[in-house]
Amino acid sequence: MTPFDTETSRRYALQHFPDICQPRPENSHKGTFGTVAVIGGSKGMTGAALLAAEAALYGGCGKVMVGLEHYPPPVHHARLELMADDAVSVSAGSADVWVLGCGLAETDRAAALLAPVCRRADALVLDAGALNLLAKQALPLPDVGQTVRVLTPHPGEAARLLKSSVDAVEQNRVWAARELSSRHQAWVVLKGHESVIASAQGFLRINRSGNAGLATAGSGDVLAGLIGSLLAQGIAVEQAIAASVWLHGVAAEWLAARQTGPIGLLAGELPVAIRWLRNRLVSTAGNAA
Ligand SMILES: NC(=O)C1=CN([C@@H]2O[C@H](COP(=O)(O)OP(=O)(O)OC[C@H]3O[C@@H](n4cnc5c(N)ncnc54)[C@H](OP(=O)(O)O)[C@@H]3O)[C@@H](O)[C@H]2O)[C@@H](O)CC1
Ligand SMILES: Nc1ncnc2c1ncn2[C@@H]1O[C@H](COP(=O)(O)OP(=O)(O)O)[C@@H](O)[C@H]1O
Repeated sequence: MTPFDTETSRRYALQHFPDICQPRPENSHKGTFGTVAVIGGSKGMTGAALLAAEAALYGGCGKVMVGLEHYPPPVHHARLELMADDAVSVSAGSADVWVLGCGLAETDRAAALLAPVCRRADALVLDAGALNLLAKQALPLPDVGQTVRVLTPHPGEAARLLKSSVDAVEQNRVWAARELSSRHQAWVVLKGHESVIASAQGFLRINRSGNAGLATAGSGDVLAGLIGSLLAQGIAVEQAIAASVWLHGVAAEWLAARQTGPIGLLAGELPVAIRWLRNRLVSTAGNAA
């Protein structure tokens, strides 16, 4: 397990993700940092969409809307700052980045809900149920026109998309990520230990941060929301995606260093750690190397 070290993290972030280390302009307002809309949360899985939305908020975007297929959720366990409504209403609105699929059952109704959003969105992050609909060819993606399209499959979802097996994906993770990015003309984060990030234009990075504390329900939802958040803030696409994966992993290391993991780490604890890390990076970015 990689131990958390503030100085190593600071140097790494400054080298690879300078945009996330920039202080905010004093005259900024919530519109400066973009709006994320999350659509997901079918019956029994509302927590997934709420986790993604909460991660987007703690990740620093200006406004977060969350549309739940099962609305209202059985227990109101989310942040009051979130603008929560039913999925149909939220999907009719507008947002800078759409995070689709967290906790969404792959039904015809869900496909009908997401298809118009996919057609008109400038920036999309597809996770979980949205990826499974894509695998079933129930979710058409436009050939061109989208500024950013990110797919965040775990090995099971990647296997469905590739019509392959989890073993085959795990045996050649770089190939799987590249193949998916080329087929769908998308950025791909193939999740799991040492997530692989690939783009259709040839970008490739293997992320080394994180620990087995992340092997817990909902941590992937947090990642999807965080990617949406950094994209909405206007951070360069390559940095927004790779930095999200890295920060997500470093947050798990930071929590483990405080004996809040890896055992029993909760996905819902990651957003606060991510917020601390990002503010720490910003406040120490100018320090002499
Ligand atoms: N609080 C909530 O509301 C939560 C709701 N959630 C929502 O639940 C929905 C279903 O999502 P899901 O991922 O649980 O099921 P599914 O897509 O069938 O994947 C299982 C298959 O993938 C494989 N596999 C996965 N990871 C792997 C790895 N690293 N390495 C290797 N294999 C791996 C796995 O392999 P196995 O474990 O069998 O070895 C199995 O074959 C989804 O909408 C999600 O958002 C969750 O986010 C939790 C919190
Ligand atoms: N052993 C591990 N080491 C590092 N990262 C891990 C490990 N296990 C899981 N993760 C990360 O945790 C997240 C799990 O996502 P996912 O499988 O989609 O879970 P969920 O659907 O419950 O949200 C991914 O970002 C993955 O890379």
